[in-house]
Amino acid sequence: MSRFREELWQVVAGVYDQILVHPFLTGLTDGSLPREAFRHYVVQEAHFLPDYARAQAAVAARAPDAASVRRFSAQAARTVEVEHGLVAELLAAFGLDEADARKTPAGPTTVGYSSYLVRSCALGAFPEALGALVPCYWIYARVGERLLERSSPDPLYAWWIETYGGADYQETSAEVLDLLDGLAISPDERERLLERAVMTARYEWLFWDAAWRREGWPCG
Ligand SMILES: Cc1ncc(C[n+]2csc(CCO)c2C)c(N)n1
Repeated sequence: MSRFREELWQVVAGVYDQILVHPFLTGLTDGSLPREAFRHYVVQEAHFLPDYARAQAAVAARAPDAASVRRFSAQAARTVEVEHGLVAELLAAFGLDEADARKTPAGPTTVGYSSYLVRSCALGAFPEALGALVPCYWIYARVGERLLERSSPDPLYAWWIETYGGADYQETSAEVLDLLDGLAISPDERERLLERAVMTARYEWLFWDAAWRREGWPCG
């Protein structure tokens, strides 16, 4: 029998294919992505990742066994480190720090995506919460792996690609996939999990697209 991760990939594969051909992603590898689009992305990441850590902590709180509580708590802590490490360094490449990033409000897509994740993880049952989180890890891991084949002539973009294509991040993603494969769930829970996974994949596409469009609030 195939592992659950394969079943999950079947429902997100279509969106993943759309992500790979998005001009933000093709622009990273050929170096044509305008720096302002990347800067927009990094500033939104500075808003997004603290909420992502909250979502992970909420999953840890509703995890069914001690090993999963430990894993998600550790990953929540790790996300905060990524926020203070990778994102801070990317911001610095634009002469910005976290306080500067906070002066730009989180955009509609960032607010929508992070609110959806926190809600799914804080209010949903464990399988549903996992369904919302898994594609965040896995899509980035697969995007990183794929983009690494070509890397980028732009050193900043090449560094970003190496971070997500590199062994450390691949391992983080693999941990969560192992957990997914070990899950004992009912058909109803499975369906809800897969629904969440598709929604997350859509938001992943949208997050890159928002940076590409330099999305902001059209009012106020
Ligand atoms: C919009 C968006 N989606 C996913 C990631 C990938 N990511 C970076 S850290 C982390 C958690 C690991 O503990 C995850 C999933 C991202 N950076 N930005």
